[in-house]
Amino acid sequence: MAFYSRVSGSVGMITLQNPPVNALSAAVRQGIVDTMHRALSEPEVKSVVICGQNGKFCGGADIREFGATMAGPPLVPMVHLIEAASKPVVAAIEGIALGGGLELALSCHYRIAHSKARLGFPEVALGLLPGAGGTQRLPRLVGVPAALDLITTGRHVTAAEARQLGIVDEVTELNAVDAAVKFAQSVAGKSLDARRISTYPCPRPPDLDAIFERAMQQVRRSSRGAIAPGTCVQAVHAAVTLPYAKGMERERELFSVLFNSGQARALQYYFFAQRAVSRWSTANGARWDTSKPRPVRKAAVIGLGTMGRGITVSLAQAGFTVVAVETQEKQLSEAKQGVSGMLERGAKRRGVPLAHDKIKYSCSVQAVADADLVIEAVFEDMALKKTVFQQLSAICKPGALLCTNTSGLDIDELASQTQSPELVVGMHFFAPAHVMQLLEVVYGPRSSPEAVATAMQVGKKMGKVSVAVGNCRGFVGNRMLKQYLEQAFFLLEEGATPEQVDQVLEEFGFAMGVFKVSDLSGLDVGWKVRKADGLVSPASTGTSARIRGGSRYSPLGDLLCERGRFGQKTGKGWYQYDKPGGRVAKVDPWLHGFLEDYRAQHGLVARRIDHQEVLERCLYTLINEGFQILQDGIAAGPEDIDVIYVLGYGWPRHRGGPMFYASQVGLDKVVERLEHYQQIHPDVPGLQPSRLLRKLAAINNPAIHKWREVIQKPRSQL
Ligand SMILES: CCC/C=C/C(=O)SCCNC(=O)CCNC(=O)[C@H](O)C(C)(C)COP(=O)([O-])OP(=O)([O-])OC[C@H]1O[C@@H](n2cnc3c(N)ncnc32)[C@H](O)[C@@H]1OP(=O)([O-])[O-]
Repeated sequence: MAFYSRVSGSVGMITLQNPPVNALSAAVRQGIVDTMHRALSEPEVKSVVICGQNGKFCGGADIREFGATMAGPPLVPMVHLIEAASKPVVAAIEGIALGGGLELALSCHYRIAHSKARLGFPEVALGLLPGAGGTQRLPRLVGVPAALDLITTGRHVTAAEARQLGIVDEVTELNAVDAAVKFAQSVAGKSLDARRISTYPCPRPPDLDAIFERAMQQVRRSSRGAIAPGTCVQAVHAAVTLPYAKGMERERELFSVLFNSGQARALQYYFFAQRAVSRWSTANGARWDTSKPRPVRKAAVIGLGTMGRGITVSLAQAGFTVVAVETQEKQLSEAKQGVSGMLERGAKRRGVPLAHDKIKYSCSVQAVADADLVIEAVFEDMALKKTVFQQLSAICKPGALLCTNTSGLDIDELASQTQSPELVVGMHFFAPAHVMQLLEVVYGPRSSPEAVATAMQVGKKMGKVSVAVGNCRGFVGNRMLKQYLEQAFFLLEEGATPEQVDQVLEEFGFAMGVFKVSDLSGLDVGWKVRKADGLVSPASTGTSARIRGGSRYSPLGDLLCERGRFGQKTGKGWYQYDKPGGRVAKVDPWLHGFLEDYRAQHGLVARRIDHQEVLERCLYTLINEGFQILQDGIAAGPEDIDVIYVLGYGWPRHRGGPMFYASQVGLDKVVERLEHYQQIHPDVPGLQPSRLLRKLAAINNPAIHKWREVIQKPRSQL
């Protein structure tokens, strides 16, 4: 709702109240309309201030209302009422003015912002455009290039940048509401003719066509199939080419297309999913609201390879004191240099002070003795990790949390090397660890709720989106990825090429197809794991080279590694590069010949594989494993899986995540297609639909937020 009060005798004050971000719900919009009428009708009131309760102006339209039938007064007439007011209206912007909140501010005649406020049009991230006049007013106020930038990227600007752009009239370090009241008094009775943005002509720079062409190219490059950014460009174009009223009609048409799109639904689902994962729960009943984290001041990192360095940087930037350990002098000195460079670049980019003094380097594991939390990031080798955990258990102070950055090894096996297995959890970072937002916090059967809560809290302080997951081979992300990779290899055996598979996946919206990603991360990484698992050679002579444990296996990746083709780092992998370390993937005729020879050797006849088969086999097996993970209680809900896939594996956000995507395709269809492929490939267990998937499909595809009711909770492992 919105409260009305009178301050200093002549200023009508409208205060938005809808915690936590004063979103423009039906009640708030009704409150604004009612209180505006009241302020305009009271003769003693000479000017009006609009502000938000609890130091937040407004977070925009109430996203929770988007799925429901529209109630209350619409936003557009509301902003027109404010702009047309005969008394000056001043927005007092504290905290945030985002989306509809900024549109509300732009309909006011003046805007005063607190220096810490952030402003922006983030609608594009929800699959929308600023549909309450934002696309028509902003270019009139700040010009076309700046408006295109803000509206198509959704980036937030600081109060200082907003002042520079001309979005706000004044920035104050003091109380913005008090400043707005004073300002409102000073402009009472003044003409408002020059203050109504909708009456401004839209600036027309001479190179207008080129500006729009460039903007379209830019969004096409960066949006990977998302429709909202391009539609935002079209709406801004209308501001330049049409009079205001016609521009508003065009904005409404374009908004309506986006609002009713599947992409908007997916992005809005994802918005809430990303927030839902912080309310974690584990299979044995621990929960975010009943588990208290331990205080962590000093952290330690063991092993300063690529991952260890990124984790060190991320911890230091988050304000933790860090002990960074690398036992070899030479590697330690290289790591110091590497970390310093990363910190300097980070400080420059983010305009924050350098965090060098937060880090102490050491060659001795003893140096971590007084750390509150240790993250082991040594080579992915169980025997080595076990030794490190035995050492840590002997050295670390009682109560210290011992974490491993393994990407898939058994947390419980590591915990069993220590005297306090309840204090062991996985903290699985994604490379580069100081950049990637995702963190899988992996709890073993013996991890205490307090240990999980502490790792989640540390992740949050590091700016990560932390997702709590159970302990199994590959956890959530890599366990699902295994199925996806396997199908991609099988498709090559059956007649596809890496570039064909990648193109299908990139058209779907992945930034890179599976083979390009594999070349980037290094084919040798998976090869080492497969070797350790005893998969690289057939179990016994006489067993087919393409069978392991009774199931189909493709040795293609192993064969490339045997030839020294590790991907970008060696200049050759699934593609060729102009030099080792080269980035531009080129089709490799050698690889095509190699695939032909391989097929001939194994009696495989290449066939034409269409787009649909590539997509369905790669994605549906990955999704199927997601259902198995839910069934096993490894992830608490589909949101956890979707956030992991969007933030860690490049799943296109406008498709919501794999589980959301499955819900949109229809679970019965996913089952039907998996069964179809399973009949053709009975030796591929990943094509067998999981019990949970079948169960949900059979009860008529319930909405994704209902799935948790069907997922049977596994028994407590404690
Ligand atoms: C014609 C129409 C045209 C206009 C369209 C629009 O305006 S579209 C909208 C354009 N606006 C946007 O896109 C802004 C979206 N919001 C944000 O970017 C951030 O929430 C933030 C920067 C406002 C605060 O960040 P932070 O890290 O401090 O906090 P946090 O992120 O954890 O959120 C706290 C709680 O608030 C909830 N909630 C937040 N916003 C909304 C909302 N608009 N609605 C409803 N709820 C909202 C959020 O779900 C969470 O709830 P939970 O999980 O506790 O139950």
